[in-house]
Amino acid sequence: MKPLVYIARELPEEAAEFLEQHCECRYWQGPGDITDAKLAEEVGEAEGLLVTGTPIHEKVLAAGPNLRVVANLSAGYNNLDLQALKERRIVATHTPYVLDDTVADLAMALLLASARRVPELDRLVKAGQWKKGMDAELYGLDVHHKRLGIIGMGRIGEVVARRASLGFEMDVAYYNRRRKPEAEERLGLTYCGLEELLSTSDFVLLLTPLTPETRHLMDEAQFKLMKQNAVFINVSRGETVREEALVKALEEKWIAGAGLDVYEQEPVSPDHPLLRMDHVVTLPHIGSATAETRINMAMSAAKNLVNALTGQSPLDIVPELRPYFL
Ligand SMILES: NC(=O)c1ccc[n+]([C@@H]2O[C@H](COP(=O)([O-])OP(=O)(O)OC[C@H]3O[C@@H](n4cnc5c(N)ncnc54)[C@H](O)[C@@H]3O)[C@@H](O)[C@H]2O)c1
Ligand SMILES: O=C(O)[C@H](O)CO
Repeated sequence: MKPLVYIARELPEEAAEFLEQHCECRYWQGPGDITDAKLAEEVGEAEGLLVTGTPIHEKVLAAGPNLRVVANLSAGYNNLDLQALKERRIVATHTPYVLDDTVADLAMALLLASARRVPELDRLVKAGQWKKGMDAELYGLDVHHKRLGIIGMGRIGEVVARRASLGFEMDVAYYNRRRKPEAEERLGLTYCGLEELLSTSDFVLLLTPLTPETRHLMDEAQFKLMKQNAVFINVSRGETVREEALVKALEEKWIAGAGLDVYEQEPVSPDHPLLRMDHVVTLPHIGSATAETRINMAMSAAKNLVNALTGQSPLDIVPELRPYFL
């Protein structure tokens, strides 16, 4: 008999077909995105769950007595209560590696768009406001040969560093939980403390996971350390930044601009002050959202789910749970 799995989101055809071959699949039918409360009602006898970002905590796990695996279709997994999973001996997986290049491209896109004011000037042209001879107040900032400071030099951080260093000849500094001498050598990176990184970088890119240590890592004190002509880019999770502090830093011109893919509340409220600022580029959490990469992520999550249910070791167990399942 095939194991029963509950799929809490839409999947590309390839991944759905693969799962149907190995599992009996039940799907969330909507409306809208599933909530943790709805998931608790739906899980029933399922042995496996496939989710993106839905909070998975004790109440959801307790509602599914047969659960053996939660496959998270994303690289970040801050939606998972790891302690509750560990206590119930339920393995959890994520989808690293397959999205690194795509997210790194998006980080560079945000950096370039913010520095060269691409969306703002696009709006100006479309509004028929292009005058001959460009006002100096609309000039942007150079990217090439500037200093990029990356906070969180992991898989994606390294791919961004390669683009910035080899492509744009930027001077790349980084701050990380641990130093990476091999990457320093290969990519010409400079390691520095957080304060030094913030006070010397022209662009600051945040790429850590969201954890209790990184929650509000960027607060008033950190924005005050940044250079006045520096730009802040966040591609990690919204809650790594105290948004109120970012708004203040932008309004009071402690920093020159920002490029954001993620927010404390998603979707961000239409009346959020950040959305009224011309010097802020806002994207709707699309770091990995290309057609190709979303298929690869879905296949990765589906394979992890099937492996776990058929007694093979899933490839991408979240690091904190590996010691208990490998
Ligand atoms: N915007 C998007 O669509 C998108 C897409 C993919 C990933 N992400 C986010 O990016 C994060 C990073 O992804 P990754 O695959 O590079 O992860 P990773 O685990 O390879 O890298 C994270 C790095 O951050 C470092 N780090 C962790 N805590 C730290 C701390 N307190 N101080 C300094 N450094 C710390 C780690 O040592 C590691 O090197 C994900 O967890 C996710 O939240 C967002
Ligand atoms: O972590 C990720 O993979 C992205 O943010 C998509 O959720």
